[in-house]
Amino acid sequence: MGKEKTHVNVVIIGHVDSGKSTTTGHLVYKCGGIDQRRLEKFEKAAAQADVALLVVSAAKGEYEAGVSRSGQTREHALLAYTLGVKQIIVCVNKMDLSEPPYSQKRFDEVVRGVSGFLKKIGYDPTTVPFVPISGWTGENMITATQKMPWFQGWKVRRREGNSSGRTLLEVLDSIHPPVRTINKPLRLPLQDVYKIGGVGTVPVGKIESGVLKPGMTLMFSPAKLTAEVKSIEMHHQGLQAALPGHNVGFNIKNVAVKNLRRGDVAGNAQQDPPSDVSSFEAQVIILNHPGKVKAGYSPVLDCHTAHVTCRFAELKEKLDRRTGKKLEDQPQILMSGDAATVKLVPIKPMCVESFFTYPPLGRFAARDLKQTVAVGVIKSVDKDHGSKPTKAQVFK
Ligand SMILES: Nc1nc2c(ncn2[C@@H]2O[C@H](COP(=O)(O)OP(=O)(O)OP(=O)(O)O)[C@@H](O)[C@H]2O)c(=O)[nH]1
Repeated sequence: MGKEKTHVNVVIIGHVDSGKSTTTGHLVYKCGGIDQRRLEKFEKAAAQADVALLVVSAAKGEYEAGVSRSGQTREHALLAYTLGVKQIIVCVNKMDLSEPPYSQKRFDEVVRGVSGFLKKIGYDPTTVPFVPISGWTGENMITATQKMPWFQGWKVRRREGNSSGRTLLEVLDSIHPPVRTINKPLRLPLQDVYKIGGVGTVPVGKIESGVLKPGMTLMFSPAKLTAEVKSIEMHHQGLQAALPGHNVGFNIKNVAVKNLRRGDVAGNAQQDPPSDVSSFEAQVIILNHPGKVKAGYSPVLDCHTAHVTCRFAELKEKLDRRTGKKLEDQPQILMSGDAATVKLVPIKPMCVESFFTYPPLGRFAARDLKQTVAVGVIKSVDKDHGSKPTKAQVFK
């Protein structure tokens, strides 16, 4: 991550007050080069991260509260796993507040406990690095501390290669960027759209697959607009080609800012262009719903950068959460802990894809009552071919 041009998107998760902001702030401050946008908190980025950084407090009482049934540590880790974030790093924070300070015994206790529940969720704890740190004093963040001589680094073996490190920065640096799909058609969910004086309309976002080049004709969905790319920028430098993982801004011809918005997806108009969907089928896990979920239930779905209310139009099958085997046809209700195949209908135009074809556009979190009530993976989509795309109108 510290090295230029390696793009790994990190999401910070953990119980309230575990030290997420402090740790992130310290890294950004010390390294200067880390892009704050890529170190976002869970709420904003889950669906797009390559690696989750789980912050667990080692302070007396705080670790116990964080991993208790009502704590957020397990829930966040489960959410990250279900949403496809397969690499996880655990920082055992606030080691300065352990009793006694910088206690190896306390670190070992936290490692044992957290490994246990990560295993239950589905992670292989032998591939998860644990680093004892203090986000507050900076121990083991950037440079190895003298205060914990018992910690000589954490080595893990992964299929993609080994990684090791004594400090959090070293461990982050050794993370392997996911194999991104350059050869696939372009998919670029828009994060924002700006109007820049003297330049024009500039959408920004992260390329999830394919290549973006100046001169290319883009299709935007669900806006159903086509437009030509004039220029591309990343970190204030012009690019002749932008690749998966790149966060870019690009200037397009003849489209007014008001015609595009966050949640729209850009693709190559000539190669499997994106399209909005009239409905889609997904496997969901109900996480946190206090009551019963019935057909008609309509939470907001966060899928890539889109936030759209979607109706559970049909509860098709209830599934065994572990094996995926069918338990019941057309269940009447679903409750927390249940897994099911459901048909979802967005209440306004939305572009999503099956997880199989474009994974980052095929997983979502459903929110209601200010919390994540379900997570899901899209199995198939009904594309809306009803209306033809229009060429962008000229707005001055
Ligand atoms: N002593 C000590 N205090 C810490 C450390 N890390 C964080 N803190 C303190 O713990 C409190 C919470 O830290 P934050 O970084 O705000 O925690 P957070 O996880 O971002 O909190 P939320 O955004 O509320 O979830 C603050 O008062 C920090 O100063 C640490 O390593 N040692």
